[in-house]
Amino acid sequence: MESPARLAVRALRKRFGAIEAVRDATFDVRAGEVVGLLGPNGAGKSTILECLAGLLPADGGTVHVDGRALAPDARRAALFYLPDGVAPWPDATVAHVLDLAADAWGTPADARRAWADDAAVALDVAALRDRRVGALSKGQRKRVLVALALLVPRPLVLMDEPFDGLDLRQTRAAIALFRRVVAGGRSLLVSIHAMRDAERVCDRLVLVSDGVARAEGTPDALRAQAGLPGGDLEDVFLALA
Ligand SMILES: Nc1ncnc2c1ncn2[C@@H]1O[C@H](COP(=O)(O)OP(=O)(O)OP(=O)(O)O)[C@@H](O)[C@H]1O
Repeated sequence: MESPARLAVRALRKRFGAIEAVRDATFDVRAGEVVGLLGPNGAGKSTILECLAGLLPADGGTVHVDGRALAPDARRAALFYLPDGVAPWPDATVAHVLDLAADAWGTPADARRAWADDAAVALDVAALRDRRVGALSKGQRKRVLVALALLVPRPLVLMDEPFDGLDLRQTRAAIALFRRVVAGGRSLLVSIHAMRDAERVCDRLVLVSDGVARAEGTPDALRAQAGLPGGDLEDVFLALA
């Protein structure tokens, strides 16, 4: 029998007053894959992630992790969510914040060493260790927070725009790192607006528009679905979403 998806989202809905931010989000994230939520501004990507993380109460739908229905307040134990645009503990140094996170979330010593040898190097955080979080540039802060998200020992990590603010070289290094992370069996669900980055890092994409997950699949499967084999992913998105 096939094992259950690491994350199974069914008919997720969320409304803010008159705005239906999420009308129907249905998709899976399997063990060992990067799944990208792709969509234009206001499509509902961040709202989906916040509902999944249990930070926002959804109005409907179900969320299963490894086959178990998980209430919002139980999600923290099962996954880690990195929002976009946050600057936690602005007066603390990067080193202090990373140590704090590893202690608070109980990262085992061997996982900490593996993280220091790989994620910390790929995201070049050593050079920032003594800097105050509040004084980092946007891209530096993003690198530190992505590193923090990967330091937390959760098999499922959700990140809102993890490459936003990273330059070309850093984006490439982060993409290669994400591929190594999922090769180790963890799963990543990330929102991304740059199609090129999405195609390079994701195993599968979920195309979101107007609060609806319109299509889900590998880039090539989505091309086939759109009748655009070999086509540009932007055209595929416009055809399907
Ligand atoms: N707290 C809120 N109160 C009211 N409306 C909200 C709130 N948060 C989001 N929305 C609305 O819900 C819709 C979806 O927003 P969301 O931030 O999820 O989109 P997004 O796909 O992440 O967009 P972007 O790519 O611009 O970050 C938008 O119309 C937005 O204005």
